[in-house]
Amino acid sequence: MLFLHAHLNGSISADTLQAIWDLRRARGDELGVASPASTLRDPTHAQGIGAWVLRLGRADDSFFAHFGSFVYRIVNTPDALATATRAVLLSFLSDGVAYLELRTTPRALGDGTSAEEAVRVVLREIVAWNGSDGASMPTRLILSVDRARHGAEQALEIAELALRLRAEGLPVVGLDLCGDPAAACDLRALAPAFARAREGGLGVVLHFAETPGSSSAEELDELLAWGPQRLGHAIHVPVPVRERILAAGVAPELCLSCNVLAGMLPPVVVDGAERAPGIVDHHFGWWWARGGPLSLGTDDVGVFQATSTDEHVHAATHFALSRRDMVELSRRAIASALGSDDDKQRVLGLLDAFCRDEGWARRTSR
Ligand SMILES: CNc1ncnc2c1ncn2[C@@H]1O[C@H](COP(=O)(O)O)[C@@H](O)[C@H]1O
Repeated sequence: MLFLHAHLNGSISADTLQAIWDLRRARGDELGVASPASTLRDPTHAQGIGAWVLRLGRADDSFFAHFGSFVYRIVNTPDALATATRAVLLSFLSDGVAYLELRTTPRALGDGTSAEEAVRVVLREIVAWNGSDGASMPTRLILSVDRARHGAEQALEIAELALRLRAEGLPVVGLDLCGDPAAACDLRALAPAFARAREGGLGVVLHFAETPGSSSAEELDELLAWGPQRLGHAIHVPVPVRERILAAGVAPELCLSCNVLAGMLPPVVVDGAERAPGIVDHHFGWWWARGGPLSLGTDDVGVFQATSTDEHVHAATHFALSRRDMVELSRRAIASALGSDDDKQRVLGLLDAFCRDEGWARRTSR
């Protein structure tokens, strides 16, 4: 399996948040949030991990607030960020991931650490990882621009930072657009940052059509004009726009559990009656059947608690994918990776070896 859509701070498990909280409290740090163990296991708590109805994009949205009011308060020192990064890498490796593209939003930390230095903390962990345990899960980093928090100038600074870090030989491979799609945002003002990233040779990945409110024809046209390699979620996309995406070879990054748990999918109407959508109703089925590039992601495994293995099992069971199909899914995912040709060849080699072990012909098809 490989993995292309995972937000660092959304991928931290409750246990890791608790361990960091314990350590910081033992040092006397005031975090301003109650213990994760008590908070996140409380089913009435509306924020994040353990809250099963996260109504993203609705009036009672509690999803995006969870990061600012909870995770960022705990993971707010260089040590905490380094510990969280190591734990996230280890959990993806334990889950059987063979290549990871992690993404994170540059953010200054509570102790005065600048956003750039915080990104360097994450990169130090990734570089150390790639040089040791990570040999079996090479990891690359994408920097995120948050549409709710960043304006034109900050977005450009993030693009420049990504280019500078890559020029130093650090494993930065792309620029992402993420954040609350319901927040007021002048998307056009962010376009120069993505143009700069693209001209500089970075990949461009964009959260796309996550909610009906962020899926106007103008917004979809604007974002497609930025020349993305991949589109996160791509939920409320009319079929003609899907066809354009396919024709351009742009890959959707699909997150099954997240979309169902956060109530992001459109309602399903059967015999005139509406019912809540399940995984079987996910648009994964459409993209899978069309044969283009696509990938499965967990989005925020710390919040939604569905691992990469879970997501692949969901795809197999709800869309009747065979073992050979699962190999094809990984081949179609690696086609849209932002890493080097060597990264891609390595994963293709692993898939070929798997096929040989299964006694299948070298290149599988459905
Ligand atoms: C439906 N899923 C999603 N849609 C859009 N943005 C999301 C997201 N899940 C996470 N983020 C973005 O990632 C940040 C946390 O990780 P980092 O601090 O960057 O590592 C969140 O603040 C949010 O802006």
